[in-house]
Amino acid sequence: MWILVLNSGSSSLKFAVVNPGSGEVRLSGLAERLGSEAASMRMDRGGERQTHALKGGSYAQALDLVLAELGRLGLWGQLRAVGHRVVHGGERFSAPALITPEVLEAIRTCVPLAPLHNPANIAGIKAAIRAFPDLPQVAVFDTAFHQTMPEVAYRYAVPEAWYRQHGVRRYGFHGTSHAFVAAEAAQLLARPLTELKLVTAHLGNGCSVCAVLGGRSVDSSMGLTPLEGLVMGTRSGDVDPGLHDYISRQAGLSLTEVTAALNRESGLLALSGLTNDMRELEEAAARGHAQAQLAIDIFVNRLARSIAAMAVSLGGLDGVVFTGGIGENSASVRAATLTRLRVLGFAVDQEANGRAVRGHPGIITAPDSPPALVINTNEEWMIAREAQGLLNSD
Ligand SMILES: Nc1ncnc2c1ncn2[C@@H]1O[C@H](COP(=O)(O)OP(=O)(O)O)[C@@H](O)[C@H]1O
Ligand SMILES: CC(=O)OP(=O)(O)O
Ligand SMILES: [Mg+2]
Repeated sequence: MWILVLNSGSSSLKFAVVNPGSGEVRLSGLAERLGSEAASMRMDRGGERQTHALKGGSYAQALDLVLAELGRLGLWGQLRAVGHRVVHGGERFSAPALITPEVLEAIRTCVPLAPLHNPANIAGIKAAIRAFPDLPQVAVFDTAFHQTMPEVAYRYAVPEAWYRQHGVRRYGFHGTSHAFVAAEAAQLLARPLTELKLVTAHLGNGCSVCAVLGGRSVDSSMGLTPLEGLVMGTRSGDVDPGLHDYISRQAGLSLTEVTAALNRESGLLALSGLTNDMRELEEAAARGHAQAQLAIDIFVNRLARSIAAMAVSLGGLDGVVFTGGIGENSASVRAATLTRLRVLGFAVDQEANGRAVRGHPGIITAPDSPPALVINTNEEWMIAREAQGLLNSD
């Protein structure tokens, strides 16, 4: 049995045809840098890899290529369901949902809360319904895992009516990834997940940390929207809320323009004046580009502070997990972050840290340090499992 999983990130489309039981993958791939001239798509099937240029590639173009490839491989008839990553599900969804017109409408209602993501998720759902009208379509929400957060973590100190009438509260995102890597970390540590206090750091284009207590989310750095918290590729993360009014008056920008700039023109891109891509920033910093180095330093400082804050929410810390494109690949970001976390007793094992790149997970700290781990996230497998679980429960 196979499930097609569509995972639409802010600048990428990951897809996979996954066996939910074994995690085996028949076809997978990644369209990156969507919306730019450098857009490209990589497809993997059984060890064979192809790369296609997608000049100025749109999300829709990328999806068409995936559908064509599924047809070519004769996989259409073997699919049991399509599982969709949906970033914002509001307070309504604490579990996966079978997509009905009503569920789609609820996802649409959350667009203003995740303007970079939910529109892409909806585009994927609509295209998949057109392509596979007879298959169940399942939405798996980034926010669902965080619905266990206690009120002390999810409420803002703002007028109560904003929360009651408009849902202004903290939601948290990347839940599928945080849940997956926390469970994998427990296995690697050979300890029951139910007994562990873990901070998971999902560092991709969007970045968030999560406090996972006994396998349940109790705090997250992301809030009402995926803009709060850490410095990200093009997102500012935390700023003084007084900034909006100030800069809109000073620079003559509307609030919509300010929010768009905080989402799309800030973060690593703004600080470096160069790129939102950590790999390119590291290369530039190594060549002596001072702004690139500053961007990395600020990213790391904010990340370390946020991990320490999550340790407070947990009332202790049994381990830190790094995942996502940056967490899985950047030994130098991990080392710099753990060095800043010396105050919590962390000490990096430089050799183990250097080895844990490109698909080699492991423990990267010295024996007398609390463990820090690198775990490859697998949102696609998790989404396939969740979709199957929902269909089997009917
Ligand atoms: N070898 C590497 N070294 C440093 N950063 C890397 C490396 N490989 C990927 N990254 C970074 O990972 C980020 C993308 O993460 P990813 O999880 O793939 O993104 P998305 O959130 O779009 O799914 C980019 O900043 C990219 O530069
Ligand atoms: C929620 C979020 O930030 O997602 P991504 O990392 O895919 O942009
Ligand atoms: Mg991502």
